[in-house]
Amino acid sequence: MSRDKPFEPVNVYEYETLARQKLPKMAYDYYASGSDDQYTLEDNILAFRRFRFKPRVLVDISVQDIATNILGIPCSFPFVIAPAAMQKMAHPDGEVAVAKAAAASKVIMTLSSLSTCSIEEVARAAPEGPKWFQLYVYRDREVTKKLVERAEKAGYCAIVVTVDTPKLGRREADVHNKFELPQHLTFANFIDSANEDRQRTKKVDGSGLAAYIASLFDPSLSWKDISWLKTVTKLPILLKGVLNGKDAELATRCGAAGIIVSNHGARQLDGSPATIDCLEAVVNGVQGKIPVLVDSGVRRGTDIIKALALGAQAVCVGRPILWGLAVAGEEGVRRVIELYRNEFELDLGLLGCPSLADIRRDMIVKVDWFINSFKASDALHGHSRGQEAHSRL
Ligand SMILES: Cc1cc2nc3c(=O)[nH]c(=O)nc-3n(C[C@H](O)[C@H](O)[C@H](O)COP(=O)(O)O)c2cc1C
Ligand SMILES: CC(C)CC(=O)C(=O)O
Repeated sequence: MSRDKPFEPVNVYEYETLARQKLPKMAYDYYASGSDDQYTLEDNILAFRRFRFKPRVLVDISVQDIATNILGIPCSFPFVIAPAAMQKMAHPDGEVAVAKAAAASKVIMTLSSLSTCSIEEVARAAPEGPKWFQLYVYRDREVTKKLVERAEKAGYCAIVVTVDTPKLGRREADVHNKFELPQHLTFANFIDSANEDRQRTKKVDGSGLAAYIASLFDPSLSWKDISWLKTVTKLPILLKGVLNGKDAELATRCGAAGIIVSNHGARQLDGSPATIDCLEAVVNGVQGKIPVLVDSGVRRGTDIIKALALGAQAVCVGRPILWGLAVAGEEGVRRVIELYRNEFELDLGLLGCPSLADIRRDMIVKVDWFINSFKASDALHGHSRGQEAHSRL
């Protein structure tokens, strides 16, 4: 490799490869892992590849419009940054860098309850950027209520309640590594908390995060709590982690403003379906009443198109943002978003769609056979084609 010209990744798998080289093992493993045997982790990638396109030709695509509007927020394309905890493990600027990159790219950033920069710090760093706040419901409802009130006051535009984590899925690497938040970091939203236990994980024999969640998150969370949340805030409430058409109906009835179809990046129930495979059932369940977004395994512009063809209004992306952050901070996150944007625009043009409104269900087809020459498991573990190319340089 030429010494004066750093390797420039051309896809998000290559960002993962570089991030893995930079990050301490405990941090990389935490970010990358799925739960148990990681079947769903692999399927999240493979399921997108089972959908193929039926492009139209001789369509004038010389002018393309990929901008959209999500719950009243203008966005440069249908892309949202998913909440991910503890981003200072990837880069010292953590969530502040991600928020600045999101604002510069005109996409929504979702801040995790378990961020390492506080709600207010992130809001101050990127006041003009649209932000959502992801809520984990603590057993102590006063703590929960205070988080929501702080987010509303700081200008976040929506609350994203995660509904698939009554307990933490078992990520075996975290158990082996005895995962804990590095000593110099804290869960920044709880820095003034009366209970110091909320501020960090404890050293335990196993995953410190699983222990934290078991003691503090509320496993009794149910539909009535969503009604309670609606009394606490005027902000729209999205439910993140819905996979089932019946739950989509219930969400609509209980006043949710939107749904994020998610299997939590395959970190909760292993054996959950890939989200692209249950998206249509959820879209049918809401009967057009509220927007549906989808995450888990979105790695290419083509994946975004497939999600939109199946009825999603936008996609959310988790790990690739962390890889960009680890590789080059705010700039790295901007470059990752730009990769998605450029791929999306190019692929949309190649499909024969000048705008989002031209994407139709009959432009994709699902194949039930699938010869996978490029193993997703390799990509997931940082052995992508990109890495091969990189190691040859
Ligand atoms: C390291 C990491 C931390 C996460 N932290 C949160 C979190 O705090 N709250 C939450 O609702 N989801 C969390 N998620 C799930 C993501 O929001 C999202 O659903 C998932 O990452 C999407 O899949 P992808 O990584 O394949 O894009 C986390 C995911 C990862 C990988
Ligand atoms: C603190 C955790 C619950 C964050 C999370 O959602 C995850 O690690 O998947």
